[in-house]
Amino acid sequence: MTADPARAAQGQAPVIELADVRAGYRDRDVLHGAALALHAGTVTALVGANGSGKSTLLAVMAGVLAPRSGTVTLGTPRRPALVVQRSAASDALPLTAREAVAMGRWGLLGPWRRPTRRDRAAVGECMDRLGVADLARRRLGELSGGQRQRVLLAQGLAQEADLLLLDEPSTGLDADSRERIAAVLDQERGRGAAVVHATHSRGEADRADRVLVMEGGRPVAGEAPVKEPLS
Ligand SMILES: Nc1ncnc2c1ncn2[C@@H]1O[C@H](COP(=O)(O)OP(=O)(O)OP(=O)(O)O)[C@@H](O)[C@H]1O
Repeated sequence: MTADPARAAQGQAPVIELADVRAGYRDRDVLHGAALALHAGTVTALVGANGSGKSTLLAVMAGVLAPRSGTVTLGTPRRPALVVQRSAASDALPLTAREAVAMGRWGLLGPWRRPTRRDRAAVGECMDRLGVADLARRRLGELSGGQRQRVLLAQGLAQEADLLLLDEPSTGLDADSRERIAAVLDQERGRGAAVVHATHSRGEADRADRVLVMEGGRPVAGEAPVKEPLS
């Protein structure tokens, strides 16, 4: 079990806990007895080789891939927000960037399902935070890969989830965008979210509170992060 001992000692219930999870695709398991506990106000970097199961673990945490055995316990009534790596499906959606971000609010809309002023303000704010406000009226399919990725991240932020799951959010982005995303992760931690991001970057892993490495189908505690600014 890779629980955070400091938080556990404070008696804080985890935002999510996995115990002995087995999951995979068709006749093949990818996760073999995966266990973890994540707490509010923390950033966890998930690292590991290509194909080691990072995206699969995120999918199980998000509830989009059912475990074959074991348990996933959410400590919050809010659905987790999952931002996947850029997909062909999202590229083909006939939406503007603003409409795509506004979709992030759907789970929070009241009984009339109509966005309020607060919903509209939140959408604008999330677009500002990812530096995509000027793309609001552009069609998603017309955007560059990096622009689209930031729009989908803004959609994830708009959900105001207690658990934010990001699959390689910075991959393929320029230095300014990567720095912007690092700042967003810090802000999300600051508002009390549990954030997990899969990454292949040592610098990004070093900025996290905790590093989990996928090994043998399980997340195991990684090297203690070095608290230094990115060079
Ligand atoms: N939809 C799917 N159907 C069948 N097999 C899949 C599917 N998605 C992933 N896999 C397989 O599951 C294994 C784990 O893949 P996963 O995408 O979780 O790895 P990852 O650590 O996220 O890799 P990367 O660093 O390349 O993104 C791989 O062997 C992959 O081929």
